[in-house]
Amino acid sequence: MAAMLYVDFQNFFILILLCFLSLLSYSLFFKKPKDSPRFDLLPPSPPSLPIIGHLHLLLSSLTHKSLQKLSSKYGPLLHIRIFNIPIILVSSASVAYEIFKFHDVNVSTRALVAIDESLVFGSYGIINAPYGDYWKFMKKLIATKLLRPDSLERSRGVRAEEVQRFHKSLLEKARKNESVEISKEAMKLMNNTLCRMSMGRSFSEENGEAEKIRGLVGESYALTKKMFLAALLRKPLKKLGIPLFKKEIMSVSDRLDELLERILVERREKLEENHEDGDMMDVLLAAYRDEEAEYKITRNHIKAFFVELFVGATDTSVQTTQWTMAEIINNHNVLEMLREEIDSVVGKARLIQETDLPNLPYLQAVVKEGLRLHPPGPLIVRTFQERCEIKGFCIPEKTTLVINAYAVMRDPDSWEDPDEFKPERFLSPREDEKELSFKYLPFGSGRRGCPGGNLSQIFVGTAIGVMVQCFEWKVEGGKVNMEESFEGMNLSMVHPLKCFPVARPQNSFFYL
Ligand code: HEM
Repeated sequence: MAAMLYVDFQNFFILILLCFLSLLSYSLFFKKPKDSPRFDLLPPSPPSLPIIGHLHLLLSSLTHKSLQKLSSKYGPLLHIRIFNIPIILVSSASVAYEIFKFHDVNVSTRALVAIDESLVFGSYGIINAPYGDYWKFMKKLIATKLLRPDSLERSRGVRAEEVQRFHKSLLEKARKNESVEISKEAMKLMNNTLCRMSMGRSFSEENGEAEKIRGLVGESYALTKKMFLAALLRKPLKKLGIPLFKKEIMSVSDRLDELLERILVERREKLEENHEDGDMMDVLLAAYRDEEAEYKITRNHIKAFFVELFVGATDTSVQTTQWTMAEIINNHNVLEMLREEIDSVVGKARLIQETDLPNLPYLQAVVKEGLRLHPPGPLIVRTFQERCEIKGFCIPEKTTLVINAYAVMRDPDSWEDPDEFKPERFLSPREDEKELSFKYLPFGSGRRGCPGGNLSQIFVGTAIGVMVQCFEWKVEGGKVNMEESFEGMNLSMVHPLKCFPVARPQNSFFYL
């Protein structure tokens, strides 16, 4: 009897499980939401797989390239789908122009939160904040307290010290005949600079704190695709009570929370000792305590801001430095011209400084061209808040928009020799700013475009400037392998650039 009951119970369990799975697949894959778009009014859709639609393209290792291939075959304005969720895919400058010129406010929200309470791209941060009061408050703080010309002038000393440290570290490697992994050295430079600029301290290399934060940021990158998928499927899965990847995302978030809580407490103690620096952390803490503040921020808002700064602002500059240096090494004529410009403007008696950059147009063009060919964020993701019409097609409200900036910046209709590294293209007077603004998208565009463009030009320009001014560079095999990897958040190199610096004799003695 007991055995029979057991078998019955087993069958019953299997039946319940089957019912649940059927319900799950029905609501995920087949049931059309009440507000389901009319697919005949959407832009054309290329052939897709049953049930999953175009999911395999988004999960492919080089998503930007798979999507670029798709649009070169089927057109620059497409609709693709993940299960029954539509996504609008844009791959040309002319469609991007129409969107940013006429629908900028409509697409000024990303709405891609995977887990609300996560400090990594959750709902406390600025990246996923809806276009509203909180976003406006934070954007104003960033623009005025971190990035305004007078704030940048005040923090110039910090950047100069970190650039010198970067130069000394490379010099040390050159003297010992050791190779340099460019992304590692650049990461120390960008991380320390940004931390000192925004929170008045850097993470210590000695007690392992710097390694810990780099590890956590790395873990966040590795979760990017999962977070994107979790955010896209959030609505249907929420109904079924399935929090996709929540455990993994919250594990990283909790460890970042612990680290930042320690820093906030440390800062409060310093404030009590009359610390008067006025960096971003002071400003945010003051807003947190201010009952009358324009927007009442919480401790989590402050932590999420710093997490997004580490995750969003450092690796982008690091990858740009690495890719641009790789292009310079592979294009000897560019290296020669760049060095000639730096030697003639800066001379050989001192290290290049960020104040030299406005007088180095070729260096600026080299960095721009590096970003055109290798945008760290090749896909710009937004959401259409309201129904609208683009190029005669009807786009329903709450539809996800993906602009393939990589494809736009290699579009042969917009760029001559689109796959060639030709910095001179940015020196031509024909390339006026207005024309460029919709076909050159490494920083996105519109009101949700990246506010850190100028700062990153300073970071990358001075790092590249130091490397070209002070060293010859040797790579094994003579050429850098330019294979791309897009497993994390940013476009990086499958084989990280590793090369040997040889100090140029006249530039080795700046500090003696
Ligand atoms: C080479 C370096 C960088 C690249 C390529 C880059 C790229 C981007 C891109 C593509 C976006 C999305 C834009 C869009 O949706 O249209 C973005 C957003 C953002 N970036 Fe950057 N970024 C860089 C450096 C920085 C730096 C140094 C900062 C620090 C201040 C920064 C802060 C931000 C912020 C706060 C956002 C969110 C803006 C918003 O949602 O309103 N970025 N960045």
